[in-house]
Amino acid sequence: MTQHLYPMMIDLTGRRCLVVGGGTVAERKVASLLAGGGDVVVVSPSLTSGLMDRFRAGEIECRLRPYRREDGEGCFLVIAATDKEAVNRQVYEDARARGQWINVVDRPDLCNFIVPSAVRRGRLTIAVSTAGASPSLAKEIRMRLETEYGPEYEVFLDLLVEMRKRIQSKVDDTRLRYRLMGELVQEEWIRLCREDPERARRRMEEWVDRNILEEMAVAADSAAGISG
Ligand SMILES: C[C@@]1(CC(=O)O)c2cc3[nH]c(cc4nc(cc5[nH]c(cc(n2)[C@H]1CCC(=O)O)[C@@](C)(CC(=O)O)[C@@H]5CCC(=O)O)C(CC(=O)O)=C4CCC(=O)O)c(CCC(=O)O)c3CC(=O)O
Ligand SMILES: NC(=O)C1=CN([C@@H]2O[C@H](COP(=O)(O)OP(=O)(O)OC[C@H]3O[C@@H](n4cnc5c(N)ncnc54)[C@H](O)[C@@H]3O)[C@@H](O)[C@H]2O)C=CC1
Repeated sequence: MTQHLYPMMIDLTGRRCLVVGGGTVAERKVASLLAGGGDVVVVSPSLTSGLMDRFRAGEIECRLRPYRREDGEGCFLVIAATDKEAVNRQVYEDARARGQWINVVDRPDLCNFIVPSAVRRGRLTIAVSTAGASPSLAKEIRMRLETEYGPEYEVFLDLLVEMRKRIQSKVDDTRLRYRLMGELVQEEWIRLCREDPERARRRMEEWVDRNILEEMAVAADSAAGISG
């Protein structure tokens, strides 16, 4: 695995994603594909109970048999997650021939993408990769980040989206818009989101409106100064 990997955030909505194998590793990959919005198809003669639950709940499509070449047709990406080297190799060859994104879970050298360890808090994703050097370290760092970045970040980001719309609709001046958006990113607000989300929304709205008014007053004063 090379060290110069390019981090991308991909929207898998409406994209067919094939996972070959139904073991614990496949189950983990399925979870992250679903979180990314993918339409997941699993091909495997056996499934973990977690995958079986997802199948019964209609979250994934399953073919309860060994892999066949045609399983990959029309897929955006393919993950080979069986415990059989020859099967994984065949899945790789087929995906390469179709020009698909391919991840072979026991062969980093056969992957054209790898899956990072990720903390997800609503719109916030913090992804960690060691370029395959130590998935255990990636996981360890992910768990440390999870304690530091709690559920309040989802609340905070949702509020920032609202405030950003509010500022964009009320302020024409780009510099003022950038300043307000930047100043909203404060530890104080994040703490308030953790303690009292509704209060955080009210106080943020007040803060934004007050700052816009103050800025307009300053602008009016200086305009009067120039003309007078
Ligand atoms: C290259 C990569 C390809 C890919 O799978 O995309 C890959 C490859 C391999 N992993 C192996 C082993 C383990 N993998 C994990 C866990 C995770 N592995 C994940 C990703 C990746 N694993 C990609 C690189 C990511 C990076 O950039 O670092 C994570 C982050 C994401 C996910 O899987 O969704 C997820 C943590 C999720 C989380 O909890 O946060 C654990 C720990 C555990 O299971 O608890 C172990 C055992 C301990 C150890 O080895 O560290 C072996 C094994 C073989 C062997 O020796 O037999 C190979 C093959 C090889 O290296 O040859
Ligand atoms: N990349 C990663 O994150 C990690 C990779 N690994 C490697 O991943 C591989 C899989 O590990 P586990 O999920 O723990 O194995 P597992 O033994 O739990 O699952 C293997 C699955 O492959 C299926 N399978 C076997 N032949 C098949 C075929 N012809 N077509 C379709 N499915 C078939 C089995 O039915 C089973 O569901 C192992 O080679 C392991 O070394 C292990 C840990 C982490």
